[in-house]
Amino acid sequence: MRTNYKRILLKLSGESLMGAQGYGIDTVRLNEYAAQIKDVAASGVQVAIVIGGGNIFRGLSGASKGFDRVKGDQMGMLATVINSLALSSALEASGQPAKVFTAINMFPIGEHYSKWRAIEAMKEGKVAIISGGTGNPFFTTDTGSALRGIEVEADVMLKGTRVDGIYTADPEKDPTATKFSEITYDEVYTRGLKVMDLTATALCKENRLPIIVFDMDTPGNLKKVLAGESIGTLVY
Ligand SMILES: Nc1ncnc2c1ncn2[C@@H]1O[C@H](COP(=O)(O)OP(=O)(O)OP(=O)(O)O)[C@@H](O)[C@H]1O
Ligand SMILES: O=c1ccn([C@@H]2O[C@H](COP(=O)(O)O)[C@@H](O)[C@H]2O)c(=O)[nH]1
Repeated sequence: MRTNYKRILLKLSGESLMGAQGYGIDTVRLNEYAAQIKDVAASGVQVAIVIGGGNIFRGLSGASKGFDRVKGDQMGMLATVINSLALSSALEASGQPAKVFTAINMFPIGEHYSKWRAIEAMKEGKVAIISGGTGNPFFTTDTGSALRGIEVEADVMLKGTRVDGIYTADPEKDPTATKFSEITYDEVYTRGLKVMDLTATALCKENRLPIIVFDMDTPGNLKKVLAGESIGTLVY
């Protein structure tokens, strides 16, 4: 595969991991993601991954049910660690080495995250799965992805999700919404588009990290994005 990207930060949706089950981790979806990731890693692209936790717990929805928000967010961050362990297990089982890093020290579940150790792992041919979001409450894994993508000096942040790009409105709610093939960071903000949180978009803008939003649930799409096919939406 020919690609202009040497190192990528792939953000995976926790919610997509539950597949058709409605909760938790669907092993069919998990193994399908692992196969796509192994395929691009085998072509020499260095891969760092951040996974969401929406298939297990979100602090905001916990708070709406009476949980303390900070404890709820900590539960959400732990959910991302669970998803990361599951993905590393699927990757290793497929023959692709992977290493889990945690934003908060919880050795031996993972290695305490450091930029240099994550880069070292990728240079050794391992997929670096960076879990626990930013390690702080009141953030999301989109912001965690932007942060880690900038830290590990990725060429691009790929938001692999269940929609095939950014639309004029949420395509899951508005069937008349139309898709952008590209859009500026500022336009995402001024149009109030909710595909990812504004802190993440602002961080990417300030640090000139391009974002591509694409449908990760269709097998082969990760490879297509890396090959330069415009199947998603580029934010620049
Ligand atoms: N303008 C928009 N264009 C595209 N998608 C949008 C838009 N507004 C809202 N969305 C929604 O954003 C969602 C992004 O999904 P995704 O599951 O990646 O979010 P997430 O909150 O990061 O997930 P998780 O927390 O589970 O990782 C899509 O499911 C889509 O319905
Ligand atoms: O930096 C972070 C990242 C995440 N959280 C909490 O985890 C859940 C799950 O993450 P998603 O991005 O929603 O998938 C999130 O709702 C927060 O509660 C966090 O506190 N800090």
